[in-house]
Amino acid sequence: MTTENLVQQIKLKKSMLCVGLDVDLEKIPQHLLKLDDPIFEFNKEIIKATADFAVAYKPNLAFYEAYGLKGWKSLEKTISFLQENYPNIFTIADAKRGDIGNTSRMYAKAFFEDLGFDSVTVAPYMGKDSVEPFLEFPEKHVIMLGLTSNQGSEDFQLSKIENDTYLFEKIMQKSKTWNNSERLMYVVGATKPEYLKIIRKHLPKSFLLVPGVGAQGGNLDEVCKYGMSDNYGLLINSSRGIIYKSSGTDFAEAARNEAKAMQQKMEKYF
Ligand SMILES: O=C(O)c1cc(=O)[nH]c(=O)n1[C@@H]1O[C@H](COP(=O)(O)O)[C@@H](O)[C@H]1O
Repeated sequence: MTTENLVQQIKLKKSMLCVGLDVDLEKIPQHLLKLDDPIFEFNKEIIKATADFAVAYKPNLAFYEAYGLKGWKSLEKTISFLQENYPNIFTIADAKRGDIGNTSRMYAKAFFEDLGFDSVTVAPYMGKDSVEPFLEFPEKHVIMLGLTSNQGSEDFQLSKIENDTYLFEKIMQKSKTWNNSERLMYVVGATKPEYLKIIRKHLPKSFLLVPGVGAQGGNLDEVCKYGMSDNYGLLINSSRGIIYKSSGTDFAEAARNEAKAMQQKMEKYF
């Protein structure tokens, strides 16, 4: 999907909501466990219930890989379901990959060619030649870890380096010089809205994937206030806060209500 298409969808739905499909068999309603593929059935119901209010879905690969081949099959079925029924929705493989060039290219083929995701999350630690192979695929996007939502982001990302800048700033600045960097997006945790102003100085137009509202306590209003750009520029993710709103038979309806409530909060900023 092109960035223009994504912006169009955001405008149309007045939403920057990304629903995280982090499916844990211990947390989903127990009646689903009797079915053939509980993960896919859960995702299907969640997607159908929330798609009016969401512009993106983000399955985190860990939650599928943990179940081996079966989990991978559920992921394949989920992405196919999205592509067939909601072709205008942006899809994110939250896989946090990145390796030497020829290995990165194979990761990119897996997520972009085989599974057909629109984007993949990538760790920037190995630098330019580990990220550029992902950017060789037309209309596909790389979402690079910038300033993450977890406490450990203080260990490296928030270390001060030359000229009193943070390491995460250097990564953002440097990455803008890479080939096809117009298709780079960045992860910025909702738990650190105070850094959004600095980030927008470096990246006035880039899309930011912002996880950390909901279960991690990030503030949606602050994210919108400091993070939005001229072309909206945000995908705000909530996983547990939406998909596990209820563990009963009303789980899909509860997820829909929560997605709607989040969209209504965002709508104020359009
Ligand atoms: O790349 C991510 O999506 C990510 C980066 C980050 O800094 N923090 C973060 O929470 N995430 C992911 O975003 C999702 C957040 O889930 P909830 O806390 O349940 O909303 C999980 O899939 C995390 O792995």
